[in-house]
This record gives sequence, structure tokens and C-alpha cells, in this order.
Amino acid sequence: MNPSEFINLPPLLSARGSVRLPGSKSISNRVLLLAALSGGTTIVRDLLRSDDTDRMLEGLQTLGVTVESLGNNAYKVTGCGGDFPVKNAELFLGNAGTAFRPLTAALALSGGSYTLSGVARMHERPIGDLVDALRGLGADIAYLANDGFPPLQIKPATLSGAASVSVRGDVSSQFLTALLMALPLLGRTVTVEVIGELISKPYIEITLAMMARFGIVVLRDGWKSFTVAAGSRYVAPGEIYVEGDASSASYFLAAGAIGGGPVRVEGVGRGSIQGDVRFAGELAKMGAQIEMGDNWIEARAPVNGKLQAIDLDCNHIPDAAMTLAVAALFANGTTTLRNIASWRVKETDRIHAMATELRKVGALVEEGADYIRITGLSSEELGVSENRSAASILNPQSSILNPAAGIDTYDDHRMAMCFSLAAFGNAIRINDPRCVAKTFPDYFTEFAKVTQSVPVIAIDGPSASGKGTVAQRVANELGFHYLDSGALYRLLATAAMRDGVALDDEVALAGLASRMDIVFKGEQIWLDGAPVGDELRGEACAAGASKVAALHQVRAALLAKQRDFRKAPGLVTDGRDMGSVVFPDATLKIFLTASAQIRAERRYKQLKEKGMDAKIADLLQDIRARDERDTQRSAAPLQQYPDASLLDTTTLDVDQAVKFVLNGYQCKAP
Ligand SMILES: Nc1ncnc2c1ncn2[C@@H]1O[C@H](COP(=O)(O)OP(=O)(O)O)[C@@H](O)[C@H]1O
Ligand SMILES: Nc1ccn([C@H]2C[C@H](O)[C@@H](COP(=O)(O)OP(=O)(O)O)O2)c(=O)n1
Repeated sequence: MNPSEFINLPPLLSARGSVRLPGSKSISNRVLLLAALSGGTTIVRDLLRSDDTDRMLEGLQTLGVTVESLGNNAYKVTGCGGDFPVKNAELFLGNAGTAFRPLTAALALSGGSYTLSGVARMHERPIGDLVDALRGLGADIAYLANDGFPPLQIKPATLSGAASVSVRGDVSSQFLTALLMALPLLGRTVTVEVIGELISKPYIEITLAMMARFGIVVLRDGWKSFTVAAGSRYVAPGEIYVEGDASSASYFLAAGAIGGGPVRVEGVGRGSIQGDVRFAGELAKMGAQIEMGDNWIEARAPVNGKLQAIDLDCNHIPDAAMTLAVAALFANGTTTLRNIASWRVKETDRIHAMATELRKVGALVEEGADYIRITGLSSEELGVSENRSAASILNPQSSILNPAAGIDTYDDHRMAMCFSLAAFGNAIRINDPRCVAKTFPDYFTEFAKVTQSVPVIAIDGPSASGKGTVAQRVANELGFHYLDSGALYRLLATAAMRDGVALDDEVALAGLASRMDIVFKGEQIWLDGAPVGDELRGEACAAGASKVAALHQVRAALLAKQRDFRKAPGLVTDGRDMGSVVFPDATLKIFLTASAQIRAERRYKQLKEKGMDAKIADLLQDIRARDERDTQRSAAPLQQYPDASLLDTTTLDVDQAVKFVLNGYQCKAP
């Protein structure tokens, strides 16, 4: 993992489309182990390829199980009937709980010498209750570091004849899963008694369903006790399909609910054995419109467009509940998610991580031992003004306003995937996005396919070509926001002259650029609390702007300020590098130009109309000098990029130019 990496997500406007889900992690790792414990061969189709399943595959191969890739996520596993060929091995299982716990149980009952270890976080995740239960069956397991935690040493043991064994159910349901899957190796009747309330029950349902597919029926007394009868043997089912991952579905369904939809996920549906499909029902309680088929689920925004807060016991959807926490940002009112103590012993302490990062985007969050309470960012409730997000009002230290920070993901795939949804509020940076490889390596690519970012029309070109005039008219026609990026450089030049900062003092100018408080109110611009007059449009100011604009640090300091203008429903912006540097993903890029002579004439007319003094010859000279400086500088030079459409207005009037841009946008609009 490389925490210095990040992904910048643009602000999102809507979500629409469909996604084929990767295979379920829980099912994939169970199927692999059960296929290995069976006699005969199993063809596993639609297996998830991810860090966690790779750890299980490597583990099984180390133990001598033959696993053959058939391509297209299909594998042929030749089982060993519970007797692993390799009797001495060291297994490294990363942070894969779904590999670590079940392999611990299976190996403890299989008569070999093994060490099992993982990443540092795996060594902080409790396993004592499982080890105690296995010791109750006579297994020889030692802790190699701290009592109750991996790494573990397993030795061959004389197993006891105990008819029953107890295991705690209130820390992790994986302990019970691991025991149940290993018990058939004993070949005699054993009952597991569950102590304490069993959490995450749906995962036990998956375990029982998978064991049934491999020929073992577990007798049960509700959620209290489970019996594996003597003579139970795993039998390879021949061929088995892994369902899509229902937890992964939650991000796309939430995107549909927040971003309008419909968003359809394919690979899970009414027929699913995964508890997390019930996430869809909980999203419906927040107002989302849900439709379901046997193998698909579709989500749309509520009829009135606005999600409502809920108060929910999340025991049945522990993983997908994290998605509700981020969806709560966009709901009216305060959402409470209860009975989530297990979050604290997952990939990270998820309650704490979730609270910390939700606060960064401006939410009000209360965190308890086993609950989290989130108040959303509804802009209506907060009376948020056009160019200030709810996040910036609630928390001026928001990382979103500070591009050097961003959302931390704690090496937790679900944190990274959940927080992609926060981009429906604002542009967002997600640190270490590759942690999604644990369960969904292509997550961000798939997410981008079904989400549409806030559109940007970027108009770049030389001075007095008519960019500002055309951009404002287009913005009015479309009801979009407008950013005159040149004004920021002009404002910086004004502030520098006001404060006596030299126009080539890069460091001081960059500092000034970050401190400037700029407010656009219609035609009027305010700088540090005072209105700026016509001097901003004068050629002296423009020449100063052109000088400061050549400085790399100045441009970097103004980057985030410009990107902050990208707000729903869209932005039209003009300048020199709008389509190349500031909004490289702009929906439409225009390079607007005209001959230097015509531009000088236009500028002359414009200044005269403002009652300002000017001479065409001087203006032409200025324009040529500025063209030279803007095109020759090393920092974001003015040039027509290959993906920009050329609009030469030398012989066009304003209406014709506006029409050209609007037509171009109609062709490209999402
Ligand atoms: N075809 C045209 N397109 C845009 N502006 C034009 C056109 N013809 C004349 N103009 C005028 O040119 C002047 C300069 O335009 P402006 O938008 O300030 O340019 P820029 O932002 O590129 O410096 C404005 O007064 C505008 O009305
Ligand atoms: N995105 C931008 C916008 C303007 N600049 C620079 C280039 C210009 O010389 C100055 C002033 O820009 P502005 O667009 O206001 O100037 P014109 O109206 O085109 O004359 O700032 C830039 O470098 N990058």
C-alpha cells in the first residue's frame, strides 16, 4: 500500500447506468476452502480476484491443493478430502479475515505443523475465541506474539472426543463460520453452542448454504446451537457459480439513490443468499426507489428527490451499513446506525475512521461504543449560498478545502469505496485508493462509468477574443455558474500592487494568492472585503496579471480556488488553461480566438464604452506582448489543445459564437 497515492474525484452531478458486480468475497473464499476440503474436483466460476481471495488461493496452493486457472475468473480446484498434502508450511494471509479464520480452524484439525501470519492490522484483530473453541476440541495452537491474536503456531494434536464446543458469537461471526466449516474433518458428531448474541447472522446463512452445496446439512437450534453429524463428508458439487458481491452493490445502489439513478447492479438480486442484499431495503427506508429481479437490483432517488434520515439496527448488514453512513450525508435529518460494535475490529476501527472522515467533509458526527450518529449536509437546511458548499460552512478546516489533505482510508477498502459517494457533495480526494484491491480492484473505474460529473465548458483563448462575453452568455442560457479565471490573476495583481509585493516575488505572490478572500456577486467582485472597481479591467492590471500568471507557484495556489467553482448544475469558465490544466476532464473545450487586429479593435470599443482612455495602436502592441508572454511561458502556456474545438470569431458576431458553443455542448452533454 502506498498512502502517498490519491485519486481526485470531480464533483458529481448524477448517477445512471449499470454495473456487473465482481464475485462475492465471502462466497469466493468459502467456496475455495470447501472445494479444497472435498473429495473430487470443483469448477468455480465468477470467482472474485482480489487481495483477499489471492491470499486464500496462495494459502491453499502452499498446502498442496491443486488450483488451475481456466481463464475468465473460472478455476478448477482438486480437493484433498480434508487431508492437506503439505504437512509443514508457513502461511501469510495479509489482512484477509475470511482466509485467516477458516484456515486456522481447518489446519488445527488436520494434523500438520503450520504458522499463520498476516499484516500488522491482522495481528491486532482478535482470534482468541476461535482458538479457545479449537483447544476445546484438543487442538494444539500457540500464540507467537500476543495472547488472543495472530500470528499462530499450529501443531499436530491428539484431538479430544468432546461432543460439544462453545464459541462466542458476539465478536466476529467468522469464528462460528470457521468452526462449522472445519468440523466435518473430525468425522464424528459435534455440536457448537453459541455464547452471547450472534452478530452478523447473514454471514452464517452464507456458510450454511455453501456447506449444503458441498453436501453437508448442519442441524440447528435457531442461532443457539449447530450440529455437524458423524459421517459428514464434503462432496464436490462439480460446478459452482459465485454470486456478485452484495456489499459491493451497496455503493452503486447508494449512488443511484443520491444521484438520481437509475443505477442497476447485476449479479445479485431476489435470489441472493447474501444478507447484504437487504441493504436495498434499508435504502428504501431512506426514500430510495428500489426494484429487484432475480439477479439484479436497481435504485433511483426518492420521488421527492431527497433522502430521509433513518434510525437502524444494522446487525443484519454490518458491512453495507458503512455505505448508509455516507449516504446519511445527503439525507434530511440525523441518521443513527446501531449495533455496529463489530466495526471496531474490522480492517480498521471503522466507527472511529468513519466519524473522523465524515467530519472532514463537514458532517456532525457522534460516535459511541456500538453506534454512530450522523447529521447530513442538506444545503436547504443550512441555507448554503451558491459558491460555498455545506461542507465549508460547517467545517472551514474541511480537507475538501485543503487539497493537500483528503480522505484517509486506513487500508480499508470499504472506507475508500464509501467515500467515493461524498463526491456528490463536492470534489473529493481519496488517499491510498488502491486499498480497494482487497475486494474490488476496478472499483473506481466502474464507479466513474455510472456517475456523471458536474459538466464544465472550458473556453480558452488569447486576450480580447471574446471569451468572457461568450462564456457569460452560454452560462446564462444553460443556467450554469460562470468563472472568469482571468479575474483571479487580475485580482492578485491588484492585491500585490496594493500591498507593495513585487510582481516577480513568486513566494510572496503565492502566499497572497492563497490568502485572498474573493467573492463574486453578480457583476461585482469583492477582494478582502472591499468592492473592486473598473481598475480591474484596465490594461495596467491586465499586464500585471499576465506577469504573475507566468509563475508556477501562483498558478498552483489558484488551482483549488478555481476548481471550487465547479458546482451543480454546471460551470462555464474562460481563461488560458481551463481545458488543459484546471478542468482537464471538461465536457466541452473551446479554443476561442480572432486576429490580433480585430481583438485590439474590440478592446478599444469596450474601454471607450466604459469611458476609459485608449489608443488602438497601443492596445494592439499590448495584446501582441501579452500573447507572446501567455504562449511562451513554461507554466500552463496558452495553446490550442488537440481535444479543444477551434472557434475563430474574426468574422463572427457574438450570437454566432454563442450558438457554436451551445451546439457543441448539446452534442457532448451527458
Ligand atoms: N464574435 C465575438 N465574440 C465575442 N466577443 C465579441 C465578438 N465580437 C465582438 N466582441 C466583443 O469583444 C469584446 C472583448 O470581449 P471579452 O469577452 O472581454 O474578451 P476576453 O474575455 O477574451 O478578453 C467585448 O466587448 C465583446 O462584446
Ligand atoms: N486561466 C488563465 C486566465 C488568465 N491568465 C492570465 C493571462 C492574462 O494575461 C491575464 C489576464 O487574463 P484575462 O482573461 O482577464 O485577460 P483578457 O480579458 O483575456 O485580456 O491572466 C492565465 O494565465 N490563465
